Amino acid sequence: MSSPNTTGAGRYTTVFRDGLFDGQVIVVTGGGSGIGRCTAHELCRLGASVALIGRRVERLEAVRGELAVHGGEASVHACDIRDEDAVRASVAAVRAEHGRIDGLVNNAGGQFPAPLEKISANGWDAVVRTNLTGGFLMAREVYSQQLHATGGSIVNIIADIWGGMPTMGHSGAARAGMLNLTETAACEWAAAGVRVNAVAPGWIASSGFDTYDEAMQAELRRLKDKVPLGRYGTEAEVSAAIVFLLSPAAAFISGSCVRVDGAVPNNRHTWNGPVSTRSVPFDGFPLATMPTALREYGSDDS
Ligand SMILES: CCCCC/C=C/C(=O)SCCNC(=O)CCNC(=O)[C@H](O)C(C)(C)COP(=O)(O)OP(=O)(O)OC[C@H]1O[C@@H](n2cnc3c(N)ncnc32)[C@H](O)[C@@H]1OP(=O)(O)O
Ligand SMILES: NC(=O)C1=CN([C@@H]2O[C@H](COP(=O)(O)OP(=O)(O)OC[C@H]3O[C@@H](n4cnc5c(N)ncnc54)[C@H](OP(=O)(O)O)[C@@H]3O)[C@@H](O)[C@H]2O)C=CC1
Repeated sequence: MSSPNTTGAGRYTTVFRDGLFDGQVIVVTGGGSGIGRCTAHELCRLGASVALIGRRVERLEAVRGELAVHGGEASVHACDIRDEDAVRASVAAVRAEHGRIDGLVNNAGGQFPAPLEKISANGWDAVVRTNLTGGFLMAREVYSQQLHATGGSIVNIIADIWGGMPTMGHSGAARAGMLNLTETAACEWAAAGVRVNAVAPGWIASSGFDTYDEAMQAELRRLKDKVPLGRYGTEAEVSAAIVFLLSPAAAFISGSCVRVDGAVPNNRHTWNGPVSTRSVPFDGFPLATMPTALREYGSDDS
């Protein structure tokens, strides 16, 4: 990394050196908003062409327009990453349009807040397919159609899954699965010169926050004060971690996860979720039963 690179009025400000991704083609899922959009801007600023994938084509087109203002080249591919045929076709379209793929940012994702007992099987599937199956399909297709032959790098965006995630159990489970998938793919695909890593954002002030209702927004305001670094993260701070992992600076890093969370998992008592933390009435301390239990196992009364 060099000193902050701010040349060019209105262009993306990056700490990485000019031309770091010259000639490369990087696929960014969820590239029409938030962290994905920011990452697309930074990669284009560094010389890459990007392929933007998401469901809503108008958002992807808007980002393509922004990038073009500063000479960035992007293609747009409307695709629900849960749809296997659509993923296969989109990856093929990227190769047809750009001629190659060098990297994948598996960023598309999301969920709805709900306690476990209120999640239907269909709701569970919708979230798990969005945050685990879709990421798998994208990685498999990018690997099978391109990276197995040329090498490259994959970065999977997960979340702060180090602990329970009340009201986001479906997403937490899916993203924990994505971390393990990252570790497995890093082993299986290393021989092909493919590195696979994860980035785990904590609470990042992005367009993703806009999808939550007022109760959740209130909870987010409360949580901010409990982040050891004292604030939300920014989209750019997540993008920088993604770019680092894609870059040659991370040539010996695979199967790892970079947390971008202001140290929240080190302060885990902060997360209670927007649920009651009131103690359930309780009329005895379990130690009182221990001697009986120990006798049952034959350890103290022989
Ligand atoms: C580890 C936790 C991470 C913590 C921090 C994370 C922050 C962020 O992720 S910020 C980014 C947030 N952005 C989003 O979440 C936007 C993307 N979300 C979505 O697109 C959707 O919420 C979806 C993918 C989860 C569902 O999309 P879709 O397949 O279109 O869903 P359907 O409307 O078809 O419904 C399917 C199924 O799910 C049930 N459902 C949907 N919303 C809710 C809800 N609010 N509460 C309860 N259930 C819900 C819906 O009812 C359907 O089930 P059935 O009714 O049984 O058919
Ligand atoms: N912001 C935060 O605090 C955190 C975010 N994350 C994760 O980081 C990633 C980016 O989030 P952020 O930028 O904040 O939120 P956004 O909601 O802005 O971004 C999510 C993107 O994913 C796309 N997407 C969602 N579902 C699908 C799908 N089935 N197929 C294709 N594209 C899809 C959306 O586009 P479209 O709807 O048009 O398809 C959207 O562009 C997400 O995975 C998010 O869950 C994780 C932890 C914290």
